[in-house]
Amino acid sequence: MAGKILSISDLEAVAGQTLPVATRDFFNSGATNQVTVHENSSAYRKYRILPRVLKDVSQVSTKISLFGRDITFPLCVSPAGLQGMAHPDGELATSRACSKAGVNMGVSSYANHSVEQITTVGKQIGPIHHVMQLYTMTDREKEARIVRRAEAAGCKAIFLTADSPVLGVRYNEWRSEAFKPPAGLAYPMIEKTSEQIQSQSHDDGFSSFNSDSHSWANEIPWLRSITKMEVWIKGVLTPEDVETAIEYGCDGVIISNHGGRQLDETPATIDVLPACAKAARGRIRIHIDGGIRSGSDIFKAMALGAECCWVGRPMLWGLAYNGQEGVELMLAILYQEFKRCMQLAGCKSISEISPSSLGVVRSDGPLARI
Ligand SMILES: Cc1cc2nc3c(=O)[nH]c(=O)nc-3n(C[C@H](O)[C@H](O)[C@H](O)COP(=O)(O)O)c2cc1C
Ligand SMILES: O=C(O)C(=O)c1ccccc1
Repeated sequence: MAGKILSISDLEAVAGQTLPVATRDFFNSGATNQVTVHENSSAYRKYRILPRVLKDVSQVSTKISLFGRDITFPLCVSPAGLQGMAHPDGELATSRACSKAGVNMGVSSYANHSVEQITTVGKQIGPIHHVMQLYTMTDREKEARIVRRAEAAGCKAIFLTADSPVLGVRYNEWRSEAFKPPAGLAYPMIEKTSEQIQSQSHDDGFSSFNSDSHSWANEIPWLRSITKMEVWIKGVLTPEDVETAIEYGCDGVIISNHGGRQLDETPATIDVLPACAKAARGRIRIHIDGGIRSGSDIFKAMALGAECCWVGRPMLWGLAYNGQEGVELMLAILYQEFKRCMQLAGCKSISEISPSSLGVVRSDGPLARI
């Protein structure tokens, strides 16, 4: 076993030693030339934190309110499919860990456990809210069943993934033998058996029942007509689409490029966040995911206009390392980094984190203010 696991990159390294190489690569890869997957993280490096000093930070509050309940700090766990590949307990372990840490969780349509089980085990530990991720499927009835089950299980919102009419160009998955999930996993939300999923590559399986003919007009009014849950759009990268989400009456958007796994050479999410937040003008909730790996990344996203951050791969690394405890460790690392970042920056509450807390490094001169 490696030395102490203190940071998210320590956790990534240990997970990389634990997982089979094909699984590790499936989790960690981006699309095509791997530009966006890397830039999602590296783009945070050009921002610098401008601390205000000699402030009493003995009573810092890291809490925000989401779906009517306070969460411990502005971080939740993104919906990611196939968590059973990281650990046999998969999404159940993630749900328990999120509940223990006091944060919310997204449930993927490709979860290896049912939304009923995932929400139940989380709520057994403490209060937690879940949201249900949805793809537009060719079989509308099947899609509606997912929505109804999620609502009955107490989910607060649908996260409609809008960046995936087809899967990205994933050379890493296609290169040797086309990537297939391992045998023996269940897919209770999409109602597929392990054998059915096994019989096709990830790419063919995805395109066989995800619809590439989706549209705002087809999806949003239909979703509204079948559920009272909030409707959020996951995968928005432009102010234009923020505006469209507002026009369609959506409750929130996740500024996301799917962790760089869909269209490569889209911008890092942190780089489009300010324009998207500006376009929103408080009329719709703005959350962000992609490349967030430290407490200072969370701080920067809050300063640039996000209400909350979400992480995908760090949860998978935690699961791979040690199931529920590994995800708890991941959340504890980010929590303590974020809290200390707030204290050292002189911010006593989330509302004190603002654009004036940051500067941008310029190649040819002094730090620029935001
Ligand atoms: C292995 C894996 C599976 C994923 N599965 C889904 C999914 O089923 N639905 C979805 O909307 N996003 C999915 N995502 C994207 C995540 O929700 C999230 O947008 C992304 O992981 C955030 O970037 P990060 O991993 O850099 O934190 C997946 C990501 C990974 C790495
Ligand atoms: O691989 C992905 O990014 C993804 O979204 C997904 C979709 C279906 C099953 C597993 C992962």
